[in-house]
Amino acid sequence: MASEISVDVAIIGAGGGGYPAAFFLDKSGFQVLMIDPIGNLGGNCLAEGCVPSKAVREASLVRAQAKKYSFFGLSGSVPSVDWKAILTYKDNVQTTRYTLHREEINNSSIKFYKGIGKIVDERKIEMITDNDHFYVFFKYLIIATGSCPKYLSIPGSHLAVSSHDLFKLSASVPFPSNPIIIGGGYIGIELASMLENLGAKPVILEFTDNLVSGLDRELSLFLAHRLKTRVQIEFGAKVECIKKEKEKFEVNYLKNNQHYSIESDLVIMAVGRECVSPEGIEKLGYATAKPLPVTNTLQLFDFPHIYAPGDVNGKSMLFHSAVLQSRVAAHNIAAGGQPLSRMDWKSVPYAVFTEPEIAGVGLTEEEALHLYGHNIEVVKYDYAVDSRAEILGETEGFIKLIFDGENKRLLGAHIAGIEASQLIAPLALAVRQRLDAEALAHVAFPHPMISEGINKAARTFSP
Ligand SMILES: Cc1cc2nc3c(=O)[nH]c(=O)nc-3n(C[C@H](O)[C@H](O)[C@H](O)COP(=O)(O)OP(=O)(O)OC[C@H]3O[C@@H](n4cnc5c(N)ncnc54)[C@H](O)[C@@H]3O)c2cc1C
Ligand SMILES: NC(=O)c1ccc[n+]([C@@H]2O[C@H](COP(=O)([O-])OP(=O)(O)OC[C@H]3O[C@@H](n4cnc5c(N)ncnc54)[C@H](O)[C@@H]3O)[C@@H](O)[C@H]2O)c1
Repeated sequence: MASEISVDVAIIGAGGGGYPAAFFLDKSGFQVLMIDPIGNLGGNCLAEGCVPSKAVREASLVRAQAKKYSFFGLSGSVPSVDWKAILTYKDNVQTTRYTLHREEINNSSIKFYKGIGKIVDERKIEMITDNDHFYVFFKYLIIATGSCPKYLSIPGSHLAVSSHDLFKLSASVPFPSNPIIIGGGYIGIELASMLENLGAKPVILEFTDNLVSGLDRELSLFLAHRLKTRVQIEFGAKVECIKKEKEKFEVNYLKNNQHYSIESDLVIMAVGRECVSPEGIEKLGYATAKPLPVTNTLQLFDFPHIYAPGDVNGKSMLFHSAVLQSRVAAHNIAAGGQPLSRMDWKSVPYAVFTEPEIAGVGLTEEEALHLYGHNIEVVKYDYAVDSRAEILGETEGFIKLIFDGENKRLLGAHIAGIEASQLIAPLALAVRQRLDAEALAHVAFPHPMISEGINKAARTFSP
């Protein structure tokens, strides 16, 4: 008969949604048990997501710099690409991070298992490891099982690869010279940008007329305008099927009521991610592969002792968001299930790592107009007047700040252009802390860096 144990907190999934809560609660004196089939921390982000994709991107950025040699008064040739070596460098980054995470687990009192967790009922899970299975009773459960790539249900869908195939450890997908990327969201455009920098000629087939849904309209237009100079983008493209003949792929799509067919050496599926719930979730009345419905305290509506932070709730599929959600859940568990901490979803920033980058936080201009009428103030700082942008030869871009017209509190910030992903951090803090223009004006950000533009934009109201 399978053994049984009892813990204070059981955690299914050790990604960004799972492990921050595990460490917080462990340090707070709770008995914590965590299980994940990867057998280490980091989830999708480290296995096939943020970290490996940004490692490959970094290699692509170094190569792209060579295109600007003459601008800086340098000469030399553009480096040739050794794709296998780039993948080895990526693997090394992942392996080093796994080693560090292993030490963190070993230095804690968390009972960590490699395996999968299944829901038995609202007070019990089953744990299945390579050579054992047992039952765990818990006071609190955290379900942080994340998400996985979505595939279109069209003929030949299985012929496409996903970001997981490209970025997992020891990935062996050959370098594509003319990849077709289905989907112009985060993954599609980041991939297109990095592969183009490495010498490929990607084509993006996007169903809607926008790249990355939900952006401030100006950012969306900027992104499309800049990417189109390097990547072929087909908007309004409805992919109908994928075929393979010998080593060539053919993708058929419909656009403006006309059928098109294009060939490529690789098809990449990037049409979104699907929530992953543990087996047995239906016993709690939830459907599989659907977002788990949570409150702002990360509790399941029907089971307040069960928390579901991270991609699994589908609200904000970003690593730093998963980490914050995990901490919110942990704080509430530590408070005996009281709603001590809540997610402020709007103050979670996003960054898209294309060239150039875009990033944003808070309300878009369209949302602010909708909520505040015309009682908003929009201030823009243009990269064309910035010294660092000039030094870098990257003068196309802007920082856009949206303030409440009454009290000049920052409602939203949207950045298009180089270094946007770094610049958004202080603005996320400002949105979260409800800071006003005065606060952003009366702090000195370093010179000559683009962050000065934040000071300058805010000084419009505080000369
Ligand atoms: C290509 C790519 C690039 C990305 N880049 C970025 C980026 O630059 N910045 C950013 O913020 N976000 C990025 N993301 C998104 C980010 O990876 C996710 O938002 C984040 O990993 C979510 O964390 P999570 O813990 O909720 O889920 P996951 O990371 O998916 O972790 C869930 C864990 O649960 C485990 N699990 C699943 N089922 C079970 C079970 N039954 N029992 C036990 N364990 C289970 C899984 O093995 C996994 O380890 C990227 C994603 C992709 C795919
Ligand atoms: N920089 C980052 O933070 C980062 C990077 C990568 C991924 N992520 C996360 O991972 C998630 C998944 O990324 P993603 O790019 O797969 O999803 P996504 O939701 O960002 O984009 C999917 C795109 O595919 C399009 N699409 C859907 N069906 C289509 C069809 N039939 N034909 C053509 N296009 C179609 C959608 O219109 C959308 O633009 C993101 O939403 C994001 O949360 C974040």
